[in-house]
Amino acid sequence: MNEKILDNEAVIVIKGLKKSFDTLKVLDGIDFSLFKGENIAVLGRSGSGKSVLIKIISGLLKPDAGVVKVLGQEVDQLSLVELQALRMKIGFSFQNSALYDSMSVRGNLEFPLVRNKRDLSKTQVNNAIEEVLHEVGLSQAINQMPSELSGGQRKRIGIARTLILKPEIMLYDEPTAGLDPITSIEINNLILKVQQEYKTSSIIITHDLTCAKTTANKITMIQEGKFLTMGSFKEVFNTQDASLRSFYDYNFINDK
Ligand SMILES: Nc1ncnc2c1ncn2[C@@H]1O[C@H](COP(=O)(O)OP(=O)(O)OP(=O)(O)O)[C@@H](O)[C@H]1O
Repeated sequence: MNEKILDNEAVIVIKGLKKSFDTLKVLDGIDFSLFKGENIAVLGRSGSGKSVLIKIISGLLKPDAGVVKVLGQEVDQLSLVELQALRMKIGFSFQNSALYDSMSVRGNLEFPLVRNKRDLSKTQVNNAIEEVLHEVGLSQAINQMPSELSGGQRKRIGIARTLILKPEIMLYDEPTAGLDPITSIEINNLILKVQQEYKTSSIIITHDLTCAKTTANKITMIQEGKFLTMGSFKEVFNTQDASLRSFYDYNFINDK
């Protein structure tokens, strides 16, 4: 397959991406494509530039050099209005779930929908809320406040809040951080369900190799501003590279 055909199928294309802050080189030549329906897990030590990458993809930071195309549009060439329209197609799952603590679950789900899709009737809004709550397995939580939910439940509601806008791309920032193993497995399964049922393409930032192994079609690692490798879990960890080995060993996975 030639590169042009691949580019046509890609929802994110990044070429020669560089970003520094003063003398600190954070991204130093990142090249990759995220293809439709694919999940990529991005590993990397703290401070390696994972969040900067996500912020550049979503237009919150401007690259110093390189091309960043999302759904066919060059992000740093877009007007604010065009950028806002593009962001509607991207779902962000934040580490802290970013729920509004003063609003019930219903209010948290209603808010993005009513703000972004003003022509919906009350019935359509209610149906959309009920549908996403069903998808994330929390129909019964509709009238609860975020403070009454567990960390895993908050994470699910955070994901439901992005799904309600039917995103094409999902960006997950450490989706299992701070969760117990069983709840982490549930969140991993939800990420897979979202990929399959909503046909999303995702970037998953994680330190959790079980999460990467379960949810991602490909895995990469940022090191010294570059992607060290890109491949399936088996391909990536069949290595003697010390950084990758230390991630692997820390996570105590023995069934490579
Ligand atoms: N707006 C900014 N101004 C200056 N420096 C920044 C800015 N944003 C990020 N950095 C620096 O860029 C580097 C990469 O930060 P980034 O947040 O992307 O790391 P990360 O890989 O997401 O880390 P973690 O795993 O701890 O979340 C850090 O050294 C950080 O201090």
